[in-house]
Amino acid sequence: MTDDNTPPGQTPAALTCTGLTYAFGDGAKAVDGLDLSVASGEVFGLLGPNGAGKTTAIRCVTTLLPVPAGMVRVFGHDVAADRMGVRRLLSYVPQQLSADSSLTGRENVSLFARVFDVPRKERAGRVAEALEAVGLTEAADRMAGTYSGGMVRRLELAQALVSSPRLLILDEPTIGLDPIARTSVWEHIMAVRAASGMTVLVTTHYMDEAEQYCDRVALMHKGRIRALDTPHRLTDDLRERRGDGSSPTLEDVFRDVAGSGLDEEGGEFRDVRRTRRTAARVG
Ligand SMILES: Nc1ncnc2c1ncn2[C@@H]1O[C@H](COP(=O)(O)OP(=O)(O)OP(=O)(O)O)[C@@H](O)[C@H]1O
Repeated sequence: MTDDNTPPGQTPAALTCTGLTYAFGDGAKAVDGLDLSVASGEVFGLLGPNGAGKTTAIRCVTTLLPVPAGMVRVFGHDVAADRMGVRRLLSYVPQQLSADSSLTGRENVSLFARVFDVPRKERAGRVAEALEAVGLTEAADRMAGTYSGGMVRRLELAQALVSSPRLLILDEPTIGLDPIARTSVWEHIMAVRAASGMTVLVTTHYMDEAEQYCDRVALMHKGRIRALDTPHRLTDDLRERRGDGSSPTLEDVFRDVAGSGLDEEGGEFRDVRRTRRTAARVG
């Protein structure tokens, strides 16, 4: 039972944010009136430089932060009013989360199966399925400490998949990985999505990945969405506006909507340091 106005028989949007606003203490608004809707089954990219507000917005969606202003719904469930209902519907792979290096891959995923209350009788099967889905069956009984950066990321993906989420939220899933490992992570995400119809919300700095894998993207800068559409329409629209025969990329679109301050204002040192830490962890 959802608490929105979805007509009977229709699937509600996987996610809607209306006027979502969040500030840390008395500081500037990290998220400033965010409006977006992600359709069920979509792969939606939230793009932006360090400090744009992507992680803060995601933490509000996942109930890790409160929603002080605005409204957030996951499949029609209000995150402020029905936190447990929302948590049952989604899985979240944060940037900082780490698999336990002293456990095997299978033990790491089993741990999540227990945390997510996967019924005991189904547990071994669901763990094996999740490991299979990310291509870690052969390595499942090795210590996670022996895994490469890409394998660790895929293990974290398996941990998130074991609860069969309807909405999978990934914060920078490929940061710090080499191009081959990045492709492998994305191919597994897309295969699971094709098989299950799950919705994926992903943040990334990598515009090329967003262009290739996301159905739609929102370009976020200083807490606000500056543009939202399919990557194709965003680049087409800029090409038409420029009218000079050039073929703009998504990065060009970003520079166009965010203005010239993007390089100087794209994040504080703390943000850069955090990104580097994450990159070092999986690198
Ligand atoms: N715990 C915190 N306390 C105070 N300010 C914070 C905190 N976390 C984030 N911020 C600030 O909120 C703003 C948005 O940060 P956020 O981490 O949401 O951005 P982001 O787009 O996810 O960046 P990144 O790509 O580095 O993860 C930034 O100015 C950041 O410095």
